Amino acid sequence: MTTPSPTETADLSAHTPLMQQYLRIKAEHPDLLVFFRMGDFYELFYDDARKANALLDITLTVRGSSGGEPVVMAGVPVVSLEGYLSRLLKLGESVAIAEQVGEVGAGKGPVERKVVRIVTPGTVTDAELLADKQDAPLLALHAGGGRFGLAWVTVSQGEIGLLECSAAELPGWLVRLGPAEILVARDTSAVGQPEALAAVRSALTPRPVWQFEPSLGERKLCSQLGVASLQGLNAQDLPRAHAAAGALLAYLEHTQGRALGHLQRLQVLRATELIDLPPATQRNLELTLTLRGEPEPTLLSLLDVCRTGMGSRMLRHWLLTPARDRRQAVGRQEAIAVLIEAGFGPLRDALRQVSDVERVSSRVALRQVRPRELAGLRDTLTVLPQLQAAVPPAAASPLLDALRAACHAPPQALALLQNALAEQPAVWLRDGGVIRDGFDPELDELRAINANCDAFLLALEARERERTGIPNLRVQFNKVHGFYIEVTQGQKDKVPDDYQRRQTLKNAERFITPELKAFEDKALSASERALAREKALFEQLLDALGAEVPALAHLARALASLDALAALADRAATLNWCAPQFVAHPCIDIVGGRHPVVEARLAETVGKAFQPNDCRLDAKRRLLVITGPNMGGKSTFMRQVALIALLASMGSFVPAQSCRLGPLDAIHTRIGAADDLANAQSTFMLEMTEAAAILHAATEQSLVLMDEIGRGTSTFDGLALAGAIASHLHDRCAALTLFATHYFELTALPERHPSAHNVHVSAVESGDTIAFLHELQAGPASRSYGVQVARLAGMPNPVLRQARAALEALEAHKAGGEAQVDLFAPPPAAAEPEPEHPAVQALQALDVDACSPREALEQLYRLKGLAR
Ligand SMILES: Nc1ncnc2c1ncn2[C@@H]1O[C@H](COP(=O)(O)OP(=O)(O)OP(=O)(O)O)[C@@H](O)[C@H]1O
Repeated sequence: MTTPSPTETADLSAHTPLMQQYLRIKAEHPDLLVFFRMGDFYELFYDDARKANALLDITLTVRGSSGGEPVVMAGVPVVSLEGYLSRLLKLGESVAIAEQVGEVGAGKGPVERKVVRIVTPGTVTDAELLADKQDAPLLALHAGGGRFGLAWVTVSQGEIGLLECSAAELPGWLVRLGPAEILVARDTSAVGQPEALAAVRSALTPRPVWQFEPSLGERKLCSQLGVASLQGLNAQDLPRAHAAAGALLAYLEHTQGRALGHLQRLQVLRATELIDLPPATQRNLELTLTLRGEPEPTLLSLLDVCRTGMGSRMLRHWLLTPARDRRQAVGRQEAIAVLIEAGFGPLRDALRQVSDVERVSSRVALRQVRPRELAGLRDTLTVLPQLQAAVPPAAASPLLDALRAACHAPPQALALLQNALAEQPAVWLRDGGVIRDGFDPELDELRAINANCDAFLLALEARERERTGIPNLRVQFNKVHGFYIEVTQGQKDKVPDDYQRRQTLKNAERFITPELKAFEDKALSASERALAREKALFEQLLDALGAEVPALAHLARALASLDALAALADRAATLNWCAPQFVAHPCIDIVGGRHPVVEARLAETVGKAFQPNDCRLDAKRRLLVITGPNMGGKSTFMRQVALIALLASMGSFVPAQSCRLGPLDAIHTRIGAADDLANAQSTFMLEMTEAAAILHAATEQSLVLMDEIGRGTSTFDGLALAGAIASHLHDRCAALTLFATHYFELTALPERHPSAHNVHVSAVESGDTIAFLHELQAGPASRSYGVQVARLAGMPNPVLRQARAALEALEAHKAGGEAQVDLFAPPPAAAEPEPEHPAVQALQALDVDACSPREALEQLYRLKGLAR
């Protein structure tokens, strides 16, 4: 049994002074792990120590006692702090770091300690603790009147986002924004959406209910953004989002210990302005994660050849927030076309030299920036003219023109950095050598003392030898006695009066002179004073740079956009993509479309070409019933259509020969899923829930993918439901629908639904095997080839024979025959003994003992060839 933590007991007087200090700090941060600095370690105590022991696998020790209880503690070395922090943040934990702020031994009792930094998953800004290519925003969520207000910020970015959405839209937004940490009112029942929150696996941080207050939030937002009203920002009518923003800003002040001046931009997202990408769509299309949850191969991993982290983050943002209005996409498309035509190589080369201006400038604002990062910023600003020259001038792309114009260094910032910062500053300020020589006379003088020490001493030695006439007089230094003049015993009568004895040795006498003493004082304190001076100058530099943060943030956005555009241009040119065309009526008309990720995988793994396919959907051809064998390419085809539509909508070129796309309000997908055990839903229940949501939401401007709906229940139930769902999509929603199915009965749909059409993926049968052509053809498939596919999968022969017999009986039964079908009849005897597979025959004939290693290897290759 564990003893109760003393933090739970109010009376501190029984504790040692050090533990009293700790317990007071811990009481102020009950929900955080408190890292308590003690010399070279951060110590954790009691429950925090136990938790750290479990999470970080660090040793738990018991040292002495306080308040009559043993003190349980665990520590991490100061030098390894970042590593431990990063692990804790990934686990969703937050940490308060209490440093020693007083002078050691200054007074009675323990040295003063204070929490100087709170690190939480959503507010972390350290370069080492952040994923390069992904933002981890902090999000606050507020529920009211059946709707939700969201406010979020990426502290390292400087922009506050606001949004209001319905309960149904909330899960999609949470997945899209991918917050690292979500603030909710301590009374979580007000949130009322635990499932949506569980799905994103972010750290949940309860905050006081009163901080979620719309008018308080609005006031806080106005003062943060320096405006009198939110009207001008088109953000006045979002009370729930204001409430969330209030809590968000209060939390930032609490964790950062200061108001964040660099958060000066507001981004209002409106669900109705963006193409809806529900979580199922984001998952099924493998946009940023594979179905297994890995970052590659996905659409984003294929697209993201950006040179900078800023570019990667921008690209992800474009992919997940495509606008319904096409102007943005057209602008990007024009820019990509110009970059391809004029050559994007020089721009991409220039971008190699660009550092993460976005994060560095935020860290300037937060005063957390390190000298080395500032040097990176300076070097980036210096190469901007080269980068500008690498952006092709083009009247054909106003976007590119604007970005080029934005890529100039804020002159003040560049001058400050060039003048003040050393060429290659140390990583840490505490190491010194950060400020450039010649920037500050006082610092130069202090440094000169250090540097000129040797010369001064040599000169002094020469002078004193001459003055005293002692030829072997030496000026020396040791740590205990400092500087001294050493004279051998035989010469000591010659020393002048101003020599004061410091030390007597057997053979020599050591002296000090007023001149040497003055020099000693100056030299010894010079290093310390130089460091202090550097710190002060660095602070001044940060003060001055603070004013440049908005200009730097503006520059960062331009650089990120250029990087993302150059990456898209590279993809389009390398992968042979085309510019899509936007039209006003709902339609998707793709000629020679390909699935970009499957195509890349095929090329990489088996060196096979992808079979391109067309897709034509419009008001008269709204629903395609897709049939064909398993493995025939139905799912690939459906997904490629959705990916092409999405790529076009974000402004990218697309993997097709040509593409015309009408307005799009959402991409819905219902594609097979595993049981959602975590939410206690069966496969079938989940299938129906997702399908129902689609039927409610889809409009004639939506693209809907339905893959094998109804397969999770009995044949008749499934067929009946699939038919009804297809009819509803066709008649009521009038959505552009791709409907893949193994129910042949559904191929009758077009008979009574004029805008429905049959297509199938082709395959050719030869004997008992099947070859997939992956080519989409008009009309229904003739049969399903399930048994052949099972053979390819290596199903035992008796099972295949039994299945084939049952299949033939079933088909005869359906065709009107009376024969009773016995699914479990023993497999009919093989007509003639089944010949063994050639690979098996070869294996049986092989005399392993007679093979040399080399022959064995050759046999292995032969067997592999036979097994193909
Ligand atoms: N157009 C194509 N060109 C080349 N290969 C393709 C093509 N389409 C699909 N494939 C290959 O075939 C495999 C199977 O495709 P897919 O999963 O789309 O089949 P399916 O018809 O949906 O099968 P099932 O009915 O079993 O779900 C893919 O993994 C891919 O390797």
